[in-house]
Amino acid sequence: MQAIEKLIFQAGMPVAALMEKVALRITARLSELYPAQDYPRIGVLVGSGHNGGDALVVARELHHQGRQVKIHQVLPKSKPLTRVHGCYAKSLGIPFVELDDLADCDLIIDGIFGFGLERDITGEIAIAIDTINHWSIPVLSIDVPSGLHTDRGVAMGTAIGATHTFCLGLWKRGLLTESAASYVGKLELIGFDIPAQTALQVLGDDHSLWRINPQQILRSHLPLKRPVTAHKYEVGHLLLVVGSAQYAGAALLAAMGAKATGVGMVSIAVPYSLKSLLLVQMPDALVIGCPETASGAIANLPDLDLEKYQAIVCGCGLSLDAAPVVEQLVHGDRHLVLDADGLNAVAAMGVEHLQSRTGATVLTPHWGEFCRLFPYLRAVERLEALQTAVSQTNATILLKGAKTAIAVPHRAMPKIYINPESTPALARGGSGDVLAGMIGGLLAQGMTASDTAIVGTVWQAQTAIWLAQQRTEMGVDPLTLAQGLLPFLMSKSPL
Ligand SMILES: NC(=O)C1=CN([C@@H]2O[C@H](COP(=O)(O)OP(=O)(O)OC[C@H]3O[C@@H](n4cnc5c(N)ncnc54)[C@H](O)[C@@H]3O)[C@@H](O)[C@H]2O)[C@H](O)CC1
Ligand SMILES: [K+]
Repeated sequence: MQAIEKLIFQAGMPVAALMEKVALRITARLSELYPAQDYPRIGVLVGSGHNGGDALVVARELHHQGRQVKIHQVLPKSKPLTRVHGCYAKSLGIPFVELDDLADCDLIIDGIFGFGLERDITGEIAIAIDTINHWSIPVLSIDVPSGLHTDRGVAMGTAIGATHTFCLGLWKRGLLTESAASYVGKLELIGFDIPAQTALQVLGDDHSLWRINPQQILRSHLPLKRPVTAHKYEVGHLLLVVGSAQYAGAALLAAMGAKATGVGMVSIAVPYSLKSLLLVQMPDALVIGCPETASGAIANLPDLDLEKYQAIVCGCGLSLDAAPVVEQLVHGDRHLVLDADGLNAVAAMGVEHLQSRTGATVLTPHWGEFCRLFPYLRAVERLEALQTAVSQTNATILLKGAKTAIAVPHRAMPKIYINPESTPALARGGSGDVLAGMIGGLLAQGMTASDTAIVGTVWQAQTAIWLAQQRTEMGVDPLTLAQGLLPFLMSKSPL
């Protein structure tokens, strides 16, 4: 952003004009979210840089709207532009007060630091931030919650816990990380017409971090269209290699996730003792009873012609005793989704075996499974670790979490897509089995590996959010989730 701003200023845009433009847009959006009649008293925290400058312009504009505005200057010295905005605010009679005088405000605007934060916050400022975090007043942070590292999304000493963060211009990587989730609150982008060629000049088209637009993804990918002449084998044939005596339900949940995608045929390879259970629950699936180990895991696949399957999902409920089966599939050429114990088996084999796969590979780990696969990346910042892992395996990796990140192979630098919206309702055993089945079903119907990971993630998250609204976050068990996937789509698409 600093490089982009420099080019904009060099091209003739006055710094003060850009600050004015940005701050007026912040004020307009703020007024929609926090209308004057409900939020008449505004407290504005002002730092010494241009983040503070933005905040002072917003303070002036809210004052002209007739709101009661009070300003707390957090740092004595200021950059010239920030200083003159401060003088003008004073000339308008806007009071400059101590921090505690903001405790009766209806809304706090955080303009202490933006991307200019250089070191850990200590002393007075840290105390001020911790004090505000203990108030129960909504906080709107300008650009970045003050104290959050712009790229890594970690608190530098301490950081504002924002209700809303208005990110300016382009998304800052740090706002989209897992660690930032508890600081940023609701995220919005406030654009200010950065010329595309300027962004391209600085970022190049290998701009690697994208924030998914869930509605756009659902609208453009679902429901899947089928050719009118379709017959069952033309709409994909998916093989699930799943389940064990210990985890029978996972096989069923994965199959239900697959079924919701409309895939033409689902074959389910399970230990022989689970065959009748699956047949009863999934009469439309081809259930293959496999020889099983003493512990009730799949010992080996009967001689299946793997060529007839467009995609294979391996791992849900598999247990580690089925590792030889995972090895067989990894060394095969089919498109492969690896989840749960399928991932743990690859961790034992060594991830280098994935690099030479000819079929597409989609890994769906949570952070613990990711660290078992890539132990040497455990201490690396997640998004960076994710990009490294994709470069080394050439796999699409869906890293599940509060903010699921999907990294896909891309010539210069793997691209990362962040799912911005989810719900804690998904944090329960079985959600991952349903997701793996969904991704396999989409993959078997010809969707690209990266699209299946993005569409599967968004579809599952949006369905869970929709169900949580009806049944609370406690009511979104995996079975309900799997059964809710299609009704959710029906609720979205006009009949
Ligand atoms: N393109 C955009 O995103 C736009 C951004 N604008 C706003 O400008 C800020 C960036 O401004 P800058 O002055 O570079 O940085 P800050 O406002 O974050 O100020 C940092 C300020 O604070 C001092 N400082 C840094 N760390 C510490 C610390 N730990 N303790 C004390 N003081 C510290 C540092 O010396 C600076 O003086 C951006 O976020 C936007 O809000 C433009 O106005 C519009 C376009
Ligand atoms: K800020």
